[in-house]
Amino acid sequence: MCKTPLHGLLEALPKCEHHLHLEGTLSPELLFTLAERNQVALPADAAYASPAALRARYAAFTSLDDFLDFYNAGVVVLRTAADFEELAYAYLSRAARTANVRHAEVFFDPQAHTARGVAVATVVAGFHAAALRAQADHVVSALLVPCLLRHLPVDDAAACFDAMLAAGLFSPTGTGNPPLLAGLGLCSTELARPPSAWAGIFAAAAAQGIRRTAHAGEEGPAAYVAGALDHLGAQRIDHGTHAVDDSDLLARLAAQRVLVTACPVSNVVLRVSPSLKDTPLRAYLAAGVRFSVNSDDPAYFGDMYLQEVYCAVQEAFAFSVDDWALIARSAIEGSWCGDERKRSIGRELDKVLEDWHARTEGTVAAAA
Ligand code: HPA
Ligand SMILES: [Zn+2]
Repeated sequence: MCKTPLHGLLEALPKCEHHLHLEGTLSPELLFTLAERNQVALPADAAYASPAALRARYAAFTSLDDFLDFYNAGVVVLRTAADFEELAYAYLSRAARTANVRHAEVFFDPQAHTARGVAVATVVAGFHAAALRAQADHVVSALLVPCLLRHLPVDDAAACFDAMLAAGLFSPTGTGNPPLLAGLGLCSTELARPPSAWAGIFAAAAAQGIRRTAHAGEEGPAAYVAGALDHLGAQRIDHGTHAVDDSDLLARLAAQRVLVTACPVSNVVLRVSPSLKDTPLRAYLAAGVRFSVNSDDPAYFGDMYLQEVYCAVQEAFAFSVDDWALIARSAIEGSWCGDERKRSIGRELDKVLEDWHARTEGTVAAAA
């Protein structure tokens, strides 16, 4: 709970989260539980002495790659559809309950699983079961987006994409039974890996009508954000933090109505930005760049799930009600769910804003 005057509004806003890695919701406690259940040996490193020791190490990340070493070491405990279901349901129910998340588009790393003999269909099956339960229990919709991994060879990514395509796992709207993959993403280590290397795969995805997004400009320069637009046909940009260094690029993002899926807490934890105030959210608003606010890997970043991130952002920036209305509406419009679902969340947003204005005008009138 934050102490800002808009806390009630921030809680009530219907939210869409677009930048959340399923594997990034694996808590140290669940990691140890699954390691035991699945008979997976954890690294022989003092950091893995206990969940508390691991938590303490997570509080001291020095860079994206330092974090990714732990994140990639953690994924190996995930083996069965039930594991993925447990992870996805815990996230979706928590997001809906504590942050009023109404729609979530969840990333996962297929290559991190197939390399260990865990099929993409296993992840999809677990996620599907979780999404059905979360929809019934909490009225939250969910889609799944695979991210190709930049730390592995491009040929490996191409083979992974081809296999998902051949298995018929993609769907333009992410709908289907089980719900299919709603788009294609790109993540992992960034420096010295310009987006152009993955252009062929993303062109093949575009040719199939598959939506595209890419992590860009997190540690990499603004040119990598431009590269994601130029070479990958990215319709969204994940992070995009360094786009702020190029005003022409900001103007382009605004003109093309590209949604930036900002992760301000992640940027501070991974030392992309010195503090929340240094993240470019106000610069985006000034330049007309649309963005959503997201939690990225909350189990690794101090358990800052979406409500905590919204509150931290407000404590840093003191945005106005109109700013938040624009952020919430941009998040709805930039979502990849169907138009009917977007309209439904949009009506909820209208109602929340109407109620907020009625209540605050009443307060002002009573005080006058
Ligand atoms: O923030 C991130 N950046 C790049 N790769 C990732 N994989 C999980 N989280 C991230
Ligand atoms: Zn990310």
